[in-house]
Amino acid sequence: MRKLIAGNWKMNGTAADLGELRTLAQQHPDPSVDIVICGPATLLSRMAETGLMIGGEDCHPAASGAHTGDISAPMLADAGASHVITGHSERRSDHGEDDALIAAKTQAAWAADLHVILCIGESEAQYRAGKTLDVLRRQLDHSVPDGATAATTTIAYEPIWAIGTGLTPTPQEIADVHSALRAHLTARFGEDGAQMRLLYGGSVKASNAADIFALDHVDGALVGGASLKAADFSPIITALEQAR
Ligand SMILES: O=C[C@H](O)COP(=O)(O)O
Repeated sequence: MRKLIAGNWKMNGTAADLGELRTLAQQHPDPSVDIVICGPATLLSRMAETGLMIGGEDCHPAASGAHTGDISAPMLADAGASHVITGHSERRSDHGEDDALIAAKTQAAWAADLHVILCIGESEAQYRAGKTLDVLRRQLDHSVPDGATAATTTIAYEPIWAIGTGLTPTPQEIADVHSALRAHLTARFGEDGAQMRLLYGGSVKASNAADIFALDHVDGALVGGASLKAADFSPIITALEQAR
């Protein structure tokens, strides 16, 4: 699998920001890694016009129906998306999403031929209590549906306490977690688990990207704040392209 770098614009971006994507597309016309920008539903079809791969930030588990304000996976695909994030910690906390719902959303995304970037991560309290791996294994077991393959699914490890804070785990901690995730996925999914891409997310920026991308079982990143401006995101993409 090619490495993957995904930006997550979260609840940011209007038409005035599309120039950042046009710049990014010009800066990386023939990337050696997969570049995906996950953006607000209001912008997706216009984001897709840049030629970059585009993703939704969430989807409903149903394909259509009476769910005011929600967006389905087929709608994302119709807008030009090839990817979607499920299970982001902000969805889990802001909207009370549990692992069963995330698994249902993931299956809905697969049914619409979207590649899923499924997020897991521990809270600061769980980290401090030494529960990180217990939490992550439980999230993997209950939010990743049976039948996940490397072609349909990417896992993003995002420690909640590292998101938007400027804090990150140490490189050794990231390496240990990713190694444990790889072992757990391989035990369940065999070769697909061994090949499934594992992204790190949480305060990734140009100054720490190369160190993170040098770690075993880190196949890319999910980037929030630093994905909003081409000047910030481009060097992170380049760091992934240059990683061994
Ligand atoms: O989805 C992205 C993550 O929540 C990371 O956000 P951040 O790079 O702003 O810390």
